[in-house]
Amino acid sequence: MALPPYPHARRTALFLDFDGTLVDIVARPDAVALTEATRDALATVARHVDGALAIVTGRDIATIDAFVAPLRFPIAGVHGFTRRDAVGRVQMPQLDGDLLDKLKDGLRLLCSENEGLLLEEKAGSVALHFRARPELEDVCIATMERIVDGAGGFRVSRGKMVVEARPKDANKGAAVTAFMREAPFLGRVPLFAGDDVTDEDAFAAVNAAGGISIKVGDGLTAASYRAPTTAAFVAWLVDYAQHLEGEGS
Ligand SMILES: O=P(O)(O)OC[C@H]1O[C@H](O[C@H]2O[C@H](CO)[C@@H](O)[C@H](O)[C@H]2O)[C@H](O)[C@@H](O)[C@@H]1O
Repeated sequence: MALPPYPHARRTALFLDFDGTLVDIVARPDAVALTEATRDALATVARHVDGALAIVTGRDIATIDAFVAPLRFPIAGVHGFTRRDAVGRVQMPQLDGDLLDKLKDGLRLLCSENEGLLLEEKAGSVALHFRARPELEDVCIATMERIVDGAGGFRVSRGKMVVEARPKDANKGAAVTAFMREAPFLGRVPLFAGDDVTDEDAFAAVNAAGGISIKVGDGLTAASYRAPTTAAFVAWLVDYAQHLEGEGS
């Protein structure tokens, strides 16, 4: 289960997770940095696949825009809750904002009592990061579950040293499927690469569509291929971009 052979650019649609896939996991969400080599590779691959390259992430769309600037891609944000298509139309379902505010209030209290916990407020979701206080993992999860319990429309989801309250119906698989119904993705073979548990929904959708699924890093997965590390995946992407430039496709 190594990395796949380079896919044919004119027949492939690429869907790429961000944290842990295009950038290394670091201490704080605001401390990640896309390397110039990765940025260049994304631009080159996107050009060769005629724009059929989207970022599918747990982050807000605006946050990803800032990290990849001056590039701009179709993006599914907040695990598929928000989506900006290839022509720039943004979709974001209605949500009970008061309920989300109540969830945030409960979590702010926990953060004020425990230095090092970090609250990340996103469109339609809130993430509680405990990377700086790993011993508080159980407390964070229990608090999130208690707060979300009975908050119709939300569910608790886990990530890397983070627990999140996010809209129940949003998932990355549904986001990939939605992109695949639209130009320039329509009619192509989907490829998804991701490193985290929320990426498994996308792997399932891509596998069902006969596509290429790539797990980045360790862990049980439904993906068909694996990159052992973020660096290995990024190196594959950079090599793929060079290959496309070389063949002039
Ligand atoms: O779907 P992704 O693009 O992989 O986003 C998943 C979450 O990534 C971010 O948190 C993770 O990365 C941080 C920076 O490396 C790290 O400090 C944190 O511990 C990780 O959980 C992001 O902050 C979340 O909003 C995303 O949901």
